[in-house]
Amino acid sequence: MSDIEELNITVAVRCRGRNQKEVDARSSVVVALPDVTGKNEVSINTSGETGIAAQLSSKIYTVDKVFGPSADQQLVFKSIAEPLFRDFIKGYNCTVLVYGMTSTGKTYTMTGDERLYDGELSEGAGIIPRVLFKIFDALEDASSDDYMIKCSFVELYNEELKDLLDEAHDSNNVPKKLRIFDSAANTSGSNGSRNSSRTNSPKFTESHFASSTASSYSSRRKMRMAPNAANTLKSAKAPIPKSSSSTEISSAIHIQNLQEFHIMSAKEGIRLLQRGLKQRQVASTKMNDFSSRSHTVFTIMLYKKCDDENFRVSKMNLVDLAGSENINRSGAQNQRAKEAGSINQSLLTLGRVINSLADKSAHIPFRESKLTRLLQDSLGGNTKTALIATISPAKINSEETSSTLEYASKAKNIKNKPQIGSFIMKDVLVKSITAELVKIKSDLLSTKSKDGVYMSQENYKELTNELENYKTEIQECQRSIEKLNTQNAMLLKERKISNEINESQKAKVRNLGDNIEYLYDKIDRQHRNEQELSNVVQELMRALHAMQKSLQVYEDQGQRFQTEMERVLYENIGSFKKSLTNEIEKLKANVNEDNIDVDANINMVSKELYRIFDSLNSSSNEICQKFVRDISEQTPKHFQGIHDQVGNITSVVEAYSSSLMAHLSSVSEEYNNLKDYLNEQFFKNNFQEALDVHVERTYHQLKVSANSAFIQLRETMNEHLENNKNSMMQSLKSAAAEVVAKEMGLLNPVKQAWEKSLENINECDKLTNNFENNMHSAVKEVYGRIDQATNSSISAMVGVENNLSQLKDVSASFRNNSVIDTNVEGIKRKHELLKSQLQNNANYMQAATQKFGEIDKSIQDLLSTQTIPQLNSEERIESLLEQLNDRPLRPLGPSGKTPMRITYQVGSSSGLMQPPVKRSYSTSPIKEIDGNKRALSPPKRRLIEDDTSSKPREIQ
Ligand SMILES: Nc1ncnc2c1ncn2[C@@H]1O[C@H](COP(=O)(O)OP(=O)(O)OP(=O)(O)O)[C@@H](O)[C@H]1O
Repeated sequence: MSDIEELNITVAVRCRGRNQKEVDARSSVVVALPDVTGKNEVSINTSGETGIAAQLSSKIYTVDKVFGPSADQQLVFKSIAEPLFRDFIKGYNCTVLVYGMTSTGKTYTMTGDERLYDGELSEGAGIIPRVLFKIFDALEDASSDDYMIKCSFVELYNEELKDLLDEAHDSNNVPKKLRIFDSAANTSGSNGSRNSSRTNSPKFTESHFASSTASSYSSRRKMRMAPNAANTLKSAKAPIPKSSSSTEISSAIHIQNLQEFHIMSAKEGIRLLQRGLKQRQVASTKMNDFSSRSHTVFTIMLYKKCDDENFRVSKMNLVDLAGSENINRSGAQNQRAKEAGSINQSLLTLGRVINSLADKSAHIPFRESKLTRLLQDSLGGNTKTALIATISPAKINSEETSSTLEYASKAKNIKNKPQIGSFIMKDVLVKSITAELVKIKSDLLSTKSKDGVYMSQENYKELTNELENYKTEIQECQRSIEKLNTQNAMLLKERKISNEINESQKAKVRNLGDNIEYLYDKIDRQHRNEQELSNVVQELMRALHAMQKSLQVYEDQGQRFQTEMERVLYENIGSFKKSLTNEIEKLKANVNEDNIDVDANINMVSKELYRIFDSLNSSSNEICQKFVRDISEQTPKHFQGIHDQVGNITSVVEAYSSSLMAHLSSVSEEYNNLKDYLNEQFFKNNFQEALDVHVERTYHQLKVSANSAFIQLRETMNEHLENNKNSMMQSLKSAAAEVVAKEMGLLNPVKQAWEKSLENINECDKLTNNFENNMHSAVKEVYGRIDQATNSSISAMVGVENNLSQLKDVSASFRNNSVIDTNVEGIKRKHELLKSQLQNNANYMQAATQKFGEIDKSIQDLLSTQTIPQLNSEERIESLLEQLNDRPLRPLGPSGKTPMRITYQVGSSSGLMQPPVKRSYSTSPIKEIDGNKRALSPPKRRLIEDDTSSKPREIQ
């Protein structure tokens, strides 16, 4: 449907010349427009100004066409009606409307001079006679079998429809009442919205006609059935050429009992038009201003063959509206005026419809008047429409003229979606015509043969039977209505109860929603707890780092202590070595002296040794005690801090764990409650039970009322009620199933989300358990490490204490060292030995001196007795020395090979101390020269280390 082109309504303005009344009133011309046609603008000056000022204050309206006083009927027809007429021949539904205040030329434009002059139309002929002639001209070449034309003429006055072609008006019979029905397509959406039926295809399918044809002609009484039934038959009834009970004004509207007349020529059409106008004239003479307050619609229906089987149906509605001044009058009229027909509801509504369509409102009030219902398809529908606004040029009508022009320019904005009309099958058309012909012939024969009888007995009987049938049907209908009313009341009650159930279910769903909100809240709280827990874990990690740092500090302190111990030991040992060396040097020096106090020296050395060891001992003691004191002071603090932190963390973890468990258990409980409810109660028992109860109650009530009302038809009614029960059960069940399906459809995503959240909670629970286990093991590990660190610290302290005791032992061993004493004693003995050797040497030297005297003496003797080269005393001494030097030197000491060796041992094998180092010092051998004992070379001191792992160091 979206590809259907939208087309604006064609709007034209036609202005007549001033009439006699206006001339007599000397009312000036206030409308400016071309005399014949031309510019599409109309301006009106209502200010009373003249000249240029008048032009400036004029209001201009732009339309599609403007016709001035000199525009003749032919021009208007050609410009406005003929284009639509061509579309009508093609198959489009078309409408031409004339609108304007009274006496402005609406009827003149639409009908004009309808009389025939020598079978021809006059110049003054309006649109309707011209269309009637034009249509047969257009179909001139076509075979008479290929088309059929029918006409209807309806008048709307005071919201009452009247068939102007009904012969009953002439014979003083009561004419059939015309009624408007919406077509089936429009019934469902006939709320006045322009979207309701505009896009419905007007095409009738073969099957549609095939199904309705048989029933439509089998019995005429069916035409008087209920509106809906009549509507379903409308398309089949449309082709009835004469005395048809119904027709269509638009594809969505159906007028029951409106007669359509088949015409074979333009003259027949003109005769029908004249008959209708005559009928209108009668009414007009009875009532003042009648013609200006009534609307007429002359409809031409064209059935044109489009193939062997089908005829295309198109319509042309030619509408002459009531005087537009009635719109303004209407608002001020009272009830009496309304009763008199002064208020033109239809015209009033037409104005509102035009406004609503122009403003593109959502609601178009088509249904508020019969006129707008009839024109529904012509305004904003599938019809091609043209509006001719007729105006007066005179100043005395300027207000009405302005109003008409306003409406015309508004109507210009209305868009239609024109569509080709519907089809009808040829067989249907032929059958309907044949049936009607048979009936007409029968009536004609009866009329000719019997005076006063206007129809055959057969037809009369048929009509009498029909009348009886109608009566029975009416009674049945009344009973049906009563029954339907009762059922309706029951259903309303049911609906009320269902609504209550629905409300309670909604409340339950709301409750569930609240529960879900509550659980989401809990989950949020749990998330917050997890966040706190993660903060606690970070705290714990920081505490562990601090503890590791503390352990590192202990290790560093231990390392420093060891280094300090080593330093002290080596420093003390170095100073000891130094002093010992000095003492040895002194000793050596003293050895060369005669009166040497060895005991004193030895004692001094011994004392010095004791002092050194004492100081070493005390400093070691001090350092150890300080270290132990530090450790003893710091360790409990550190461990207390760590213990406190771990305790805090443990309590936080336990609190979190218990709160988490409480949350999870409450969540779990809520979930179980919800699950139980969903599984056992939600939409399970209560709804079905309630439905059953209602159905049973309804059934019971229906049964009781049926029994009392229709005792004679009990069996039938029971069967009917059983059927109703089943169908009602079925429908209620399906409704309930649909409700349940919809509810479940709504609930399922929520349930899935809920289950998903439960899974997440379970996952979270699992993670929390894992985390708790990990925490426990981590804390356990931390405790283990603390214990380990404590143990290692304790063992380190024990080691330190051991070392201290060992140091004490070493000190004591130094004090009680028999080796030293032995050595001292050995030194003493050696000193004694040396002393004696020195004595001996002295003696020997003395003896040698004596011998020197003897030798000197013998030399002098020799010199005195022998001639030998003269030598001075010095040379002699040199020679003697050479002699002496030729003798082997005697080693020092009693054994002649005793290098002096001092051995001492330091350190212990404890973990913190270095492995024991054995150090040996040796002295060089001493040579005797010229009787003096002196070292041949400066004494060399070497450190001989047994320790292969450490670098040898020379100690000065
Ligand atoms: N364009 C015109 N040229 C010549 N005469 C005209 C023209 N328009 C209207 N008239 C004449 O004016 C008179 C009133 O016209 P008409 O009856 O058509 O008005 P109306 O709008 O239909 O009035 P009402 O609403 O009362 O029916 C008629 O005598 C008609 O001949």
